Amino acid sequence: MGLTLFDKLWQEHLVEQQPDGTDLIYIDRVFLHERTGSIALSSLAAAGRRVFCPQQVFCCMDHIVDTYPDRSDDTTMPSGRDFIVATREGAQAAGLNLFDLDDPRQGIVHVVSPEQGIAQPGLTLVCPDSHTCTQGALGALAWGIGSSEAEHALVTKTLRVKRPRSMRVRFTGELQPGVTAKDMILYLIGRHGAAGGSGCAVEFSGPAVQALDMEARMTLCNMAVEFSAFTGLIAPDAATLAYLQGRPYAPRGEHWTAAEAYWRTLYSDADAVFDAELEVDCGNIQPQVTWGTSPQHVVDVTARVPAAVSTDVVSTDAVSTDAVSADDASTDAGDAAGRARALDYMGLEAGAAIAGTPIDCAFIGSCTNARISDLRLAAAVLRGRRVRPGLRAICVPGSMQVRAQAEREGLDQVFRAAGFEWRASGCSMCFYAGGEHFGFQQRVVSTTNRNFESRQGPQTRTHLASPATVAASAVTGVITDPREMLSQ
Ligand SMILES: CC(C)[C@H](C(=O)O)[C@@H](O)C(=O)O
Ligand code: SF4
Repeated sequence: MGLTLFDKLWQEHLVEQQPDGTDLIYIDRVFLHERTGSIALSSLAAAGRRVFCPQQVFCCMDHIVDTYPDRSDDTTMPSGRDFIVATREGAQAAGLNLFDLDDPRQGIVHVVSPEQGIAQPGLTLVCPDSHTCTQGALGALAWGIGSSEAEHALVTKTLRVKRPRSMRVRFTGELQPGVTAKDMILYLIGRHGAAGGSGCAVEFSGPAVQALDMEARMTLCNMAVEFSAFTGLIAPDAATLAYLQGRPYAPRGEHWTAAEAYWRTLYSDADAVFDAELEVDCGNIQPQVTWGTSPQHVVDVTARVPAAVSTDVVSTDAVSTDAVSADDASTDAGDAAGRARALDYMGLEAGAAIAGTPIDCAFIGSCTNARISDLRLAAAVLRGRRVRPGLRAICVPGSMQVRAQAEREGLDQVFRAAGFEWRASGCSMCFYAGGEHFGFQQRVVSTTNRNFESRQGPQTRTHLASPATVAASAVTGVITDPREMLSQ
């Protein structure tokens, strides 16, 4: 029987099977950020333990950093300085790679890693952060861990892990103009539930995935964790190789040739069997926008807010449902009580059109949608237009490299002229706990990945959408289908 891509990656890194049923997996690279990494580093230092292979450990400053461009205060959070200082000092003492606040490579960990060529096909890569799955877009086995697991990985270069099940999601057909990878993943979660990929390593494949550029693939994999997956991954192909070649940490010369030969073996064999398979026809996907407080609370931007009692979670196109069931999804945020509470929290009426809902703020940022292609897409909508007066609009590039590239292309001028704040890089308004936030109950259309209660500030009402939808909504001041503005 053939092997899946996931089987190949797992097998390659399996050190031994443990008596308790877990597997000991070799870890190639560890990423840390100041919010959780500082805790791991301080705890290791207190226990007198050493990082085993410092050159394979990379530290970012992103979660609680000041994103006002002058960076006058390092952090916007009163207790933030301690995290930053602990990470800086811990990284320097252990000889780790550090992308500090004044480094031109600084940015959000899951943006920086692929950008620098650190995430590569065939590697295992972990970080105490749930969106590490983003990096599976390059064909790496990358997943989020806790900070005590991070300590274990730092000291031993291994981790004990329960082997996840495997799932394949095939995206067929073609995306319509104005529909993006963000819409693909929101649509998938809307149809199969926020628990739809529970416990699975989910391989995204099919012609519509192959047609995505690398940054769009990262957006798709980023939200695998919102699908409750162990991780998301995409088989490396010519686009992956072209993206990686020449990046600072990518192999060179004969090392590249050897790596490429291995990378070309990383795909699911034709006769590989998955524990579960889903198929999605991209021709059906419209721009998506969430209406509630779970990523599965999502509708077409042209649709109405659903009634609390109905459920739009289905599992009908699952070929095999060993690992998935509609019940899994409908027991959590999909249930009637959850939906009613979400409607109430969001201040929305069932049956009302979602388009036309007035918003207070627009946010373009995060590891989901703040790479250069996302900024270009938003700028294509904003060029020659202005943000609706009174609305607060913010653009926070995913890294300082993205910011610099955008400035070379004059995109910052487009954002500024439209009335957007143009920031330095960090997690910023993706994450209330980072110190910056929107106001009480403000309604935000956002390119981020989580719309939980109070995610972006006190009782904020977050609507997740693509950069095009966020930009179009910023212009009109109401939730807006971006397609008309994109075609003009
Ligand atoms: C702070 C960190 C642990 C957290 C995560 O793991 O995802 C954050 O990045 C988030 O997006 O909520
Ligand atoms: S941008 Fe948001 S989702 Fe991504 S790592 Fe930062 S806080 Fe988490």
